[in-house]
Amino acid sequence: MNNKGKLIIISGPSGVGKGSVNGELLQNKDLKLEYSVSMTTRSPREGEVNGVNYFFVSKEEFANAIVNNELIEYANFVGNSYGTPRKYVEEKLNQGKNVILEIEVDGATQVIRSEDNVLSIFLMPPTLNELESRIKGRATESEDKIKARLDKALLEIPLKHNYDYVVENDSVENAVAKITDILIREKCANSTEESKFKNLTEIVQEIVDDKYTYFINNWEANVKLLAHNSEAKSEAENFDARGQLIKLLSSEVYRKILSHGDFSKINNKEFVDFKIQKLMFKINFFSIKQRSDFSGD
Ligand SMILES: Nc1nc2c(ncn2[C@@H]2O[C@H](COP(=O)(O)OP(=O)(O)O)[C@@H](O)[C@H]2O)c(=O)[nH]1
Ligand SMILES: Nc1ncnc2c1ncn2[C@@H]1O[C@H](COP(=O)(O)OP(=O)(O)O)[C@@H](O)[C@H]1O
Repeated sequence: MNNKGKLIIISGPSGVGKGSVNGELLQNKDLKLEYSVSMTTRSPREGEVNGVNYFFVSKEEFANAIVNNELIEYANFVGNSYGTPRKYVEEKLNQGKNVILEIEVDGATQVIRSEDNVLSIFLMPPTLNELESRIKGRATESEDKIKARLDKALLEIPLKHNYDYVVENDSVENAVAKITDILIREKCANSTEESKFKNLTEIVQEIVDDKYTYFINNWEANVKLLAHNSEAKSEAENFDARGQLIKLLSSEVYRKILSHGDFSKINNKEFVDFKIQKLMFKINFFSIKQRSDFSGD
């Protein structure tokens, strides 16, 4: 069995809290995480150490690394180049470690396209004002650089839908709890703990069986009625509306709480019931296939 580790991409606008959240995640040994130190032409910030936060290099050294195929991916971000050195990442993956790539959206797109064992997470701020106060509060960039980075954030945030998961960093503790659960759910961790997603699915099943049997029967009847050819007819015959509803609702409730809210509510039946009531209005019960904004895993 391939015990190769996963590439865990963590992206998000400058100042959202990538470094803070990753710093906490790396403390949890069950997650088997290693941090990929990037190469950059950006100058070190106060307190940043070469070889720890980044490999700080000249433009020429960076260009050589590209020519020598030393980088898995690279991109330009607000006037500086950033890239992921290949050697260390491949070494750690082969040791079964999961490697965090804290990289921006262009580089992430390259990795998602070129690598097969990738899990991508986009970190979101609660609001743009909060993002601005965090980046200003960090006090590491000049006024003009802060403005350029906030402008860039508006171009990055719409690309969050290209990621497997979107997680709000309202508090580092809540964001870490969410990402830890994702890693457990995606079977990346050594943890004996079960993902809270499993318990959520059981709660959703109880609610569906308690409240939505009539809906399920009508959904199955509609799909059969509207089946217009032999392929659709056979699909309709095999359609398990109850199973599909549980799957869709569990996945949507999980995604919603990752993108906003206190993660500890995920196993609170009253909270889940409230979320499901709103989601039920989105189900297209004339078709098996749902609209793209209703993902389902
Ligand atoms: N493509 C790519 N982006 C990177 C890499 N290393 C860091 N970045 C991203 O470059 C952007 C700027 O990083 P940095 O200057 O440290 O600013 P910060 O986001 O405010 O910490 C961030 O989105 C980082 O995630 C890398 O190796 N490749
Ligand atoms: N959830 C949070 N709430 C408030 N401040 C935060 C939060 N997460 C990070 N910060 C602060 O915001 C600033 C940017 O965090 P940082 O981890 O450097 O972001 P990034 O690596 O995404 O640029 C830092 O001063 C950090 O202490």
